[in-house]
Amino acid sequence: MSLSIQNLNKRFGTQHALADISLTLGASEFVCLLGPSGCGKTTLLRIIAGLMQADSGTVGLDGRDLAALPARDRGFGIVFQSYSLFPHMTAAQNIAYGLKIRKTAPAAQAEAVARLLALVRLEGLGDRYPAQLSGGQQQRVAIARALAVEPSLLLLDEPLSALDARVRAGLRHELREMQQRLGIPTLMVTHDQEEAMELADTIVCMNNGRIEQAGPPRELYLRPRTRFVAEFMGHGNLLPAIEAALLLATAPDAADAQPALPRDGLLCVRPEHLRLLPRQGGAGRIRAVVFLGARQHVRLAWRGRELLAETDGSIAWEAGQTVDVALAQAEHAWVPETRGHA
Ligand SMILES: Nc1ncnc2c1ncn2[C@@H]1O[C@H](COP(=O)(O)OP(=O)(O)OP(=O)(O)O)[C@@H](O)[C@H]1O
Repeated sequence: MSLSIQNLNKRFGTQHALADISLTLGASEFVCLLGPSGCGKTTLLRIIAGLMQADSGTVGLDGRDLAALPARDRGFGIVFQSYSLFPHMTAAQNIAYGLKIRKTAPAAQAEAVARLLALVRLEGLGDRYPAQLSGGQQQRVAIARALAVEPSLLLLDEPLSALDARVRAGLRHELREMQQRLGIPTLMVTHDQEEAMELADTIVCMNNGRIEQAGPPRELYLRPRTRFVAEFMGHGNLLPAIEAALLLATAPDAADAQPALPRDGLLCVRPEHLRLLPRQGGAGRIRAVVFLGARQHVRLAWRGRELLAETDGSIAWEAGQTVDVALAQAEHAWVPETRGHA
């Protein structure tokens, strides 16, 4: 199965909700659409699902244009943020719903429901109504219901965001395991960068209706191509060329010829790539320390700029201490100064 989206555009009045979006999703791939509120993620998902029409562009499945195919005939499984279960049906009846519509034989329905209840770890709870289940359990039922029809594509719209942090982290992990085991190509909308990093093979980072960058999580984190991606994928210390040169001089391969610094552009240094060395009269002064156990976040003033460093928990840094600031690795990304598509 491969999904291919070509040059999709969608306007709401003067709002360009999707501007020339193209992307592909391959067999067994988990793709996360990541971006801030209003960037067009849900609009894109709804168009793929067939719940909304694009103004122009195509959505194709294995080379077949889906434009004329209504949502119910696309064979996709969809899970929304709100649990959207049928309240008057039990968990088992919710899961069996799509199979009943397809007139699957009752014995096969019962077999599928039992298998899916086990898959989402709800054995024994099939007779409960949604109101008798926790939020996390309801969302498991919604996932099982989406999987029951053996979809060719799973579409998830912020399925975990209504859950509390612990339930969310657990279900996130299970969702990834389940997706890998079943090998169902999956497209998930999220505005949570950590969630996208944990789940996705490919992150599609969106801003203002456009794709800023698409690639594996590591690539977007370490090689952001725009300032927007650098800032959205986690804290980035963004340094103009003159200050960057001072830090680059401390990089592990500084003795080798450094490539010429770009005249404009910002060096993106992730907090864990900064190394602090205690030294009286050093150029950095520690402003604040947040101890997180295995890690700690150290805010420091350095040459008139605030930097965030992340170190392991072994050294007890203290506010007021002066330090030298160095780079822990040689390679860092340069991004344009502009914020991307404003
Ligand atoms: N039916 C609609 N009518 C008018 N404008 C809409 C409609 N649906 C979405 N929009 C606008 O299109 C833009 C993209 O919306 P969309 O819901 O796709 O964003 P999103 O990235 O999913 O945001 P969120 O994370 O808040 O759900 C927003 O500016 C939104 O206000």
